[in-house]
Amino acid sequence: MRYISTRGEAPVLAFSDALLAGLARDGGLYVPEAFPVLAPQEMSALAGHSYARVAGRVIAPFVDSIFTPDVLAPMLEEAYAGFRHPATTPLVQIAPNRFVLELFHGPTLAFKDVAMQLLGRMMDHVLAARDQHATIVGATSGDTGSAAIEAFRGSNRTDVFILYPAGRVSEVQRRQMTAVPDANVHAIAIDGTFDDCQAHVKAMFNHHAFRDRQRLAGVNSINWARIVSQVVYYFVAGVALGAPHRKVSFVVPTGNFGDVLAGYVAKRMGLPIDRLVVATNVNDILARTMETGRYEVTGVRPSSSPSMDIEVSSNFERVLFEALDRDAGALRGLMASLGQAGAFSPPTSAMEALRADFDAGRASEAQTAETIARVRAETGYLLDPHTAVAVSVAERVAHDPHVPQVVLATAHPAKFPDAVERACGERPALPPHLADLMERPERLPTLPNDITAIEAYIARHARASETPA
Ligand SMILES: Cc1ncc(COP(=O)(O)O)c(C=O)c1O
Ligand SMILES: N[C@@H](CCOP(=O)(O)O)C(=O)O
Repeated sequence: MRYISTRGEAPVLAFSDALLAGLARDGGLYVPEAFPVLAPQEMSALAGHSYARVAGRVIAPFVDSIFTPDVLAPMLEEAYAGFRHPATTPLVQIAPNRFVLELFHGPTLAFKDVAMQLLGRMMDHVLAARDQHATIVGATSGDTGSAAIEAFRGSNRTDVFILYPAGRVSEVQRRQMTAVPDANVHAIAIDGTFDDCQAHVKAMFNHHAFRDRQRLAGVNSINWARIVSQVVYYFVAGVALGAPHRKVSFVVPTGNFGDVLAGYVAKRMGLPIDRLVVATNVNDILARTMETGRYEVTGVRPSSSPSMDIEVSSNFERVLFEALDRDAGALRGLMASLGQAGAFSPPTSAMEALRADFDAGRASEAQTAETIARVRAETGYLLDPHTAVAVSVAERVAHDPHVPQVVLATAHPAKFPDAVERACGERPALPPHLADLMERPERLPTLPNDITAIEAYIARHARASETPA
């Protein structure tokens, strides 16, 4: 499989190169040249196999020859061996025909671990084969950062620089990033929003001299390997609920659009998905776009589901590329308008294509809190605020009652104890491996919201530029 840029002006790459590239050199995102399809009998054959086995089957068509089955299979076993649930991503029923897909049993208690535990191993394998070192840069609203730090800490082939918005992540999220002693890890508070952090990461990739000198690599969902790793759990859940013989719908708490994009990819690969529902918090740019046909940035508002406090939703570009029938020129026009005017309006045909696959809805702060309290009282199940946003939308979105609805549970409630306690009066405890998190010493570098200062900090602390090509 080869990878092309959504903006059509960057080199076509093999998987391993796209894995290390991060953003394409034309500012676009890499996508596969075509979507592989799993025939119904192949899908049926996934039933009853371990998560790692299913992952091997789903991911194999996307990788290149460095990831032979002999390399990929043990890598997958190792990646998921540390998850705290034997099913890796179990399904739990919370209402008639409504399930939550628990994606938070990895080391940092959020769905990011599912992809990052694999991505870390894949990158390390490619860097070792090339005898190279990389400088990983990432932006986080709380969960990508901790998952990346956990996946790469102690690695002697990477330095990791994670930008997070100061004061806009939960204390647990912050400590998971800052209370890590490994010298190759740098979590940096930025005086700005997640969108600012993400814009700085993209600016570093678009600054080609800096990018090449530091050998930048990316771990955000701009990296295609993140998306493909997330496709797996859609198949796991779909097959468990009767695919390929029965349709299933997914409701996805959404910010940067990576998770729901993975669902779209699963559908293109043949999984019989009825509806993909984009669930947003008060930062509802995606819900508004689906309603009005205009994508318009209005300013991020802090919420009780901080990981979704995002307006410039990176992966919307990938789905837009598909909705535009892969017209890279048209996409460049829309992205230029976003850069200049903070808004764009996709053509009617593209909006129709999007609405054919996606529904969207939002949950207010009050609806999110009410959902946490009510679901706990009625079923005993404790939702985190991000999952609660999606459950609230799932309950209200028009849907076929005969089709099972799967809500992606993207974080453990203990990552957001204050918000959960405010909603239902109960403070969830951290699991034993994180029980002393609040006592661990933190390192708290802070930088202004300024790309020059950020690049200078990275240049001072990274080792990649010192190693030969
Ligand atoms: C807990 C949680 N839920 C939902 C999301 C939204 O996912 P995505 O950015 O892939 O849309 C995020 C952030 O990515 C998150 O950390
Ligand atoms: N919610 C994310 C934001 C970054 O998203 P990504 O999927 O592009 O890495 C976070 O928790 O950091």
